[in-house]
Amino acid sequence: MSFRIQPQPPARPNRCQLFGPGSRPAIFEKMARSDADVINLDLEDSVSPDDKAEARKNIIQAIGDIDWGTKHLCVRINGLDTPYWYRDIVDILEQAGDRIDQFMIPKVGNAADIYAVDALVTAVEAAKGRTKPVALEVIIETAAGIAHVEEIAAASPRLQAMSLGAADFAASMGMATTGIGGTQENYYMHREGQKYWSDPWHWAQAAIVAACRTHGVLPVDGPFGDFSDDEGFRAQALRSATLGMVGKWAIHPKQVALANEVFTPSDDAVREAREILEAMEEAKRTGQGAAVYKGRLVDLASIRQAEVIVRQSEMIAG
Ligand SMILES: CC(C)(COP(=O)(O)OP(=O)(O)OC[C@H]1O[C@@H](n2cnc3c(N)ncnc32)[C@H](O)[C@@H]1OP(=O)(O)O)[C@@H](O)C(=O)NCCC(=O)NCCSC(=O)C[C@H](O)C(=O)O
Ligand SMILES: [Mg+2]
Repeated sequence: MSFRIQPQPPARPNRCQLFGPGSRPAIFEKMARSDADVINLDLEDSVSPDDKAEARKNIIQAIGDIDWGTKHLCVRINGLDTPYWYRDIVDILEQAGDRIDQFMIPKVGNAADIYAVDALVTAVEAAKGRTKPVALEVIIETAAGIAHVEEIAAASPRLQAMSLGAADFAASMGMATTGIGGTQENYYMHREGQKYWSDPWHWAQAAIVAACRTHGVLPVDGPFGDFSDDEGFRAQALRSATLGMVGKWAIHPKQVALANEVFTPSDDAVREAREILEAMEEAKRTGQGAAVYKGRLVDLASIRQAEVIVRQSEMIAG
């Protein structure tokens, strides 16, 4: 093990990120009243080019006017390959109040992309005398993004979270699908007349989790497009949580409760984690480094595993 201690990510709940187009201000109040931990007001792909300027104005007004409670309030800016992104940042930081917490940068390809946004944000904050630094989150949704995922995770102390954007990721990778997350019909193993579906998003998610955990960033699963498929959403979210992700996007309000349920450790899981910690305390008292809990081995690594669950549950409880 490296002598460097693995950094902890920001200690705030990030179980669900609810998205809404900046060009649809009628839903902003509903987003604020939802149970999502994070709100993503979108200026990017859910807003058509003709509506970009109006959407920016809507968001600037809503940041100040709406009571967002304790939600982590984020604006997704346009990509760095567009003529919109710098104005998204400049206008919001010059004209909106301090309530904004974070900018989300889509389609990041390397650490220099974060550096560019960080430099602009830093300059405007200094010029306007803003005292609350705005955090950043990124979406890994291109081949370049996943190829450079670790340098991206390390790119800025402002970086708090990183998501997998399954739709753009599939497009950039040339994947033969129009599905956004979830099971893909043609991604299966075949044996003795049976199909066994596999998970084409798994390797990218695992790479994101490893990069995030190395650098103290929150790993998040992105959108699940078919919002009529609750079981599909739940299965995808459970796989992500099992891999180490802390939350998932909702592209429709009905997905918020599903995400919150999956990414909140259950009472049973927390009880078991506490029992493991107690079993190891007892083992320590008798000079043992390992013990048996419910017929299985627990040792010092089990303490670290159990602490993940207890810490997550305590952080969510506030
Ligand atoms: C998907 C939607 C367009 C659906 O909207 P709508 O047709 O209005 O849905 P419903 O009629 O079922 O709505 C029921 C009620 O909920 C309210 N509503 C709808 N959407 C939201 C929302 N996002 N937040 C809060 N409340 C919402 C409706 O007003 C109805 O209310 P009521 O009448 O009072 O009952 C729409 O949900 C939507 O626009 N979703 C977000 C789309 C979005 O932001 N997309 C961008 C993120 S995904 C992405 O970019 C891909 C990613 O980058 C990648 O590459 O993978
Ligand atoms: Mg995208």
